[in-house]
Amino acid sequence: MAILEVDDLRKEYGGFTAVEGSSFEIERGEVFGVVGPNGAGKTTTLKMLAGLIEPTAGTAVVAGHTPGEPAMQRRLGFLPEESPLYEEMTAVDYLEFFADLYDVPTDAARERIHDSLDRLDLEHRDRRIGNMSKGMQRKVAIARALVNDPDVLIFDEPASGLDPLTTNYIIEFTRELSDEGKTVVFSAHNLFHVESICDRIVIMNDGRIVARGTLEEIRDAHGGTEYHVYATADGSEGVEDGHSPLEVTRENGQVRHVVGDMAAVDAIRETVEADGGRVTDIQTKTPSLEEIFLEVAREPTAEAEA
Ligand SMILES: Nc1ncnc2c1ncn2[C@@H]1O[C@H](COP(=O)(O)OP(=O)(O)OP(=O)(O)O)[C@@H](O)[C@H]1O
Repeated sequence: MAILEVDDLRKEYGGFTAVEGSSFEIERGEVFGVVGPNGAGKTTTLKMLAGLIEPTAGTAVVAGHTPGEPAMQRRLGFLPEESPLYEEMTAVDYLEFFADLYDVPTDAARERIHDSLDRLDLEHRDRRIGNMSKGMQRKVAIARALVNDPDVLIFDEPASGLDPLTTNYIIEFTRELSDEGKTVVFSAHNLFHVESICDRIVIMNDGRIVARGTLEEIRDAHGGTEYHVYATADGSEGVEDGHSPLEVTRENGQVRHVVGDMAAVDAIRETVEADGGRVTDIQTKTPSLEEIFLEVAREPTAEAEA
């Protein structure tokens, strides 16, 4: 059952439309990525889900509640893109203060806070937050999003601008939270991380969703997998109907046939062999999320146009 349902969500700032009719559902325990270039509407979408800003139109239901309702806030952990922290406090004092705001009993709060900080590998927890590095501060902000033991986590750019080691740590930790049954919605610029941990994604551009689904579904919808068949002879002549290569080029004395499915690979092999040639190599080419992203960000899909 979907734990988060978004229907035709829209946000206008004055006359400017930042998010235009977004609809999607997120299942319990999923890691759901919201991807898009600067200004696509990711933060606006996440803030509407977290109840921090009101939609102009449309609805969102998170864990059975409208965003902003106190009953939903208890089940939600939100990590803003830039989280102001109280610089004079130590990490532990700061997190205890937030746990208290959520009415978490003191002993449970202490245990949860130390558990989160252990798992995030945060050292020097008695140091003033203002004296911590950017990565340490981000870990404190993540621990803050967890003080109320929420079911749904909304993380806006959790690892943006951090060094690769800290980034990996945070991304791995995010995956672990989902393995424990928490639902995670997160936005990111680093598509490699989205690719490595998200179950499903939406790609946004100019306030609209331009692609959606699992990475495999998005690949299929945007070019899909291609096979490059290398052979000693050109097999495109006389190939069965419907199996003509998308492209034929010559490379280092070999003929490269680009085809879109395995049936076409077999058809090319047959014509090459019928001609006395042979297939020397077959390579599978799957576009990375980065390549798809660049394509859909340049050219809105039929979904967006519809
Ligand atoms: N309070 C606001 N008032 C007016 N326009 C806004 C406001 N907040 C955001 N916008 C505009 O709405 C659009 C979407 O912004 P948003 O922050 O949601 O994008 P984003 O995808 O999160 O971008 P980034 O990756 O740069 O954080 C942008 O053009 C932005 O300038």
